[in-house]
Amino acid sequence: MLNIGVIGCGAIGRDHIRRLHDLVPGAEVVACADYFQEAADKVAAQYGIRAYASGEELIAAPEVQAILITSSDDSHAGYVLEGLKHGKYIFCEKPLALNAADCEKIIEAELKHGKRLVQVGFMRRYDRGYAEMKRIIESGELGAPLMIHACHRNVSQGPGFKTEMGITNVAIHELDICRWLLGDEYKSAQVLKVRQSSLSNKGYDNPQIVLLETQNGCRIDVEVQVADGYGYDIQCQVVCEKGTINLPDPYAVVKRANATRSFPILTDWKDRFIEAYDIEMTEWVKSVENGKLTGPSSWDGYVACVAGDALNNSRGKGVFLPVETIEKPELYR
Ligand SMILES: NC(=O)C1=CN([C@@H]2O[C@H](COP(=O)(O)OP(=O)(O)OC[C@H]3O[C@@H](n4cnc5c(N)ncnc54)[C@H](O)[C@@H]3O)[C@@H](O)[C@H]2O)C=CC1
Ligand SMILES: O=C1[C@H](O)[C@H](O)[C@@H](O)[C@H](O)[C@H]1O
Repeated sequence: MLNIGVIGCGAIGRDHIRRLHDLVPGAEVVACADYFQEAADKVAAQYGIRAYASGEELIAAPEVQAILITSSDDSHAGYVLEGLKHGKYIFCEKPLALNAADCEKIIEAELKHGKRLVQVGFMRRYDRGYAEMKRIIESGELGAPLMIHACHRNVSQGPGFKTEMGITNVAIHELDICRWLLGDEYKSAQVLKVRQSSLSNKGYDNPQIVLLETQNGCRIDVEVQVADGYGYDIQCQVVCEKGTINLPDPYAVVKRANATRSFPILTDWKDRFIEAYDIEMTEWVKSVENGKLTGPSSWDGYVACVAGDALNNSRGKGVFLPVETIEKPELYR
């Protein structure tokens, strides 16, 4: 049984605790912590587990064998580094850090252990639709991939949302999944501002368009809508030499009534990718128990942040900026 401590008892923290408690074989949530003690106390009472006064105390606790970080983006790097200090397995929700420099510190600390301890929460790799898209691309039946057209639309954002989070928090999913689908690396990146939507709360750019070029010459465009007002709508089309592949919409019943055909569009990421989260957590626990992580690594978290830094640095410049990484350590090859 893998004893897990969870830092961050908010939306995804509670959802992961539920799936680890109810669904994932071999997992036991034994502890939680949250910046707001009452949030931790409430989860602790619900599951009969211990609430720690801080993430650091939870990480140091002898009964905690693995850490699940579901706190706010700006706290991830610190907790990952703390977990590495204790030599514990760590699942860190995306993003690994807010910038590439902090990711490099994590890579340096992980390399000292001589084995992978960190997995990053890029859960779209576990979505059956994306997985089938990757299988078709790798089969070669449609020839080489040439372009990706994607969009990532959210209904709304909470308070404190900033323009750069459109990249570091939202589009970071596409920054990971596109290089995974293509088996390619990024060469350059540019973010464009478009006509602003009246639906956005003032104070951040929305929508934005992410443009990427890969080392093999593929071109990627991602529409990032953080307040589309209509639904949580994730689209992805890969254009290949002999055809195209589209991410399927999630299962939905088609209603025919009043001379209209209609089906619902989900509004919450928890529902849209519920199966992917279940598979992701199940595979993570299994890989920890096997002593060999198989999911997205610190390197994947780092590359997404390098591309994210280039995108955020390109804003308002009207040029593509290079996406340049350090040499990939053997541990991640
Ligand atoms: N993989 C995915 O699809 C998703 C990933 N996420 C990521 O998960 C993380 C949490 O997101 P949500 O649950 O939506 O946020 P949330 O705001 O609902 O929950 C965050 C919780 O962490 C706590 N917290 C914040 N800073 C902390 C700190 N320094 N130490 C301990 N606790 C702290 C807050 O009090 C709150 O209870 C974010 O990093 C987000 O990017 C969120 C949604 C989906
Ligand atoms: O990771 C997530 C969710 O998966 C959504 O796709 C994002 O838009 C959200 O803001 C982020 O926290």
